[in-house]
Amino acid sequence: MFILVNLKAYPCDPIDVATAARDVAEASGARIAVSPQAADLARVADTGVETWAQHVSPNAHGSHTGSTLAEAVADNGAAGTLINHSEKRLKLADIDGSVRAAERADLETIVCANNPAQVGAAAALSPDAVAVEPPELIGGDISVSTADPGIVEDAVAAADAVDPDVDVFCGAGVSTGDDVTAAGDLGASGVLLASGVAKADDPEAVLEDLVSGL
Ligand SMILES: O=C[C@H](O)COP(=O)(O)O
Repeated sequence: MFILVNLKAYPCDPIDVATAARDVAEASGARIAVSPQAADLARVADTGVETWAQHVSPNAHGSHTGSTLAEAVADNGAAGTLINHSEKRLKLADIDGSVRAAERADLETIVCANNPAQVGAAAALSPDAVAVEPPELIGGDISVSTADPGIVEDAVAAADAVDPDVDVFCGAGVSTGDDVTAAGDLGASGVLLASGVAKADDPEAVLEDLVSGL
């Protein structure tokens, strides 16, 4: 199971979380990555933790003010990128463009989706993975794997029907090792989480619990 911690725009110290994630990954052998704000990518990558961007733009080099170039993200230490999110919604054509931009920069890709139908559409664009996240459960205390296990199973089936090579992650409310185990039992290859770590008083303790069942 891959554990990807999205720091969103939370007021946590990205280096503290990155250092904790690096240490827990090294001690446990689990794959853990941190996705900070774009401006923090290089500093986070310098800790040695696997680092992901939260977004890349669909465009290449050129006259595109305000864009987040996939090439720049890669040059600043990112190994992969999230694309689309309930909090950063893109049009289908732009999701396609961002996946292609990430491929050009050798970035791994996870496209987020709100439901199994969107998972199927995203899988058709051949990212490395899709992540199903019910918007109403994001930032809450109840894990998607407990509150709505059927949506994870349906997302796995939807992706498999379109492209069996596309992995499925789940997210929303994930904060414990039991949540990670439950997600794996439902067919997920990883979890995408944010508030459980970014808002924790002791992120390292939460991360240790998250990998405890792996
Ligand atoms: O990108 C992460 C997801 O939106 C999940 O957020 P959450 O763990 O705070 O529910």
